Amino acid sequence: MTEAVRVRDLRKSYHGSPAVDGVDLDIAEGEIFALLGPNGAGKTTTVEILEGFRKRDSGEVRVLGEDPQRASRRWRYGIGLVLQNASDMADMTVAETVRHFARYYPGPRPVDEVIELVGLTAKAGAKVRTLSGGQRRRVDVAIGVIGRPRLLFLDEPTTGFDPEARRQFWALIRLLSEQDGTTILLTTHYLDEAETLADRVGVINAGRVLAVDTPAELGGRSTAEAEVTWLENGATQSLHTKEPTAAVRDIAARFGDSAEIPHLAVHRPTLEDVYLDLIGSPR
Ligand SMILES: Nc1ncnc2c1ncn2[C@@H]1O[C@H](COP(=O)(O)OP(=O)(O)OP(=O)(O)O)[C@@H](O)[C@H]1O
Repeated sequence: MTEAVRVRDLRKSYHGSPAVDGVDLDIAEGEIFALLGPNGAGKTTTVEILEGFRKRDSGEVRVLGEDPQRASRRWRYGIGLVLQNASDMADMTVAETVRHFARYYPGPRPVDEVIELVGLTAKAGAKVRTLSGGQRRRVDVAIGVIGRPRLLFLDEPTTGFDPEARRQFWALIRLLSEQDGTTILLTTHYLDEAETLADRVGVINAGRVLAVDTPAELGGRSTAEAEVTWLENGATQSLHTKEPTAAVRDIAARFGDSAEIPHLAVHRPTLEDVYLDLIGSPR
């Protein structure tokens, strides 16, 4: 596996309080990796160190093979950023804004191609300030990918999006990943976003990584007990089991095989359930 990111025992304190407290992280080239954690967990500090915007106190950091603290200009061309509130070039049109950023890179993508990629062709001549929040975020992504980055950082990319805009945005991120093999490091508070997009997720709390795994496997999710609930004798019944199919078969036999089991539901732990367990929050 070629590594896009390799972090060992990363530490950073602010005024004596550790914000990042011994983080290890490996992200493979081409991977979509989501960093999850509550407010103040240390995600932004970690990501800013990887981006080369913040100095670490100690630890080893390699991003695209270089130390971001001493990285070359060529290294910076390989990094794309979609930060929390970019695109304040509000008086320029979409095309002017993207063209402006294209000039910073030696081999940018064609401006029209990028505008099409983010689905803004019909708005290319519109001033950025006339766009909706979701459309502006697409301008941010266009700016983030204009330089053909090998590694794209997305910081809470869909905050404030309506459900349809979020789905369109997810499709765009998948396209970038599949078409160009772009490595993507995403921070998000939306667990459905992490589940849909990420190959692997890392959960961070109080500056430490608690778990790293695929969304399906995180926290032993795939082998955790399921809860089966149904209505019987006028009351909701429930049982916890690792073999819900066998349990449902037993219940069905009691009701008679062709009868519906009233209010039958099988609940497996969601990503949110295991996330909340990991960070020690009551469900
Ligand atoms: N510039 C700073 N000066 C002092 N303390 C800081 C600074 N930046 C972050 N911190 C502190 O470091 C800790 C980690 O903050 P960080 O922004 O990395 O968390 P986060 O996981 O990104 O949170 P959020 O989900 O709210 O964006 C917090 O306790 C925060 O108050």
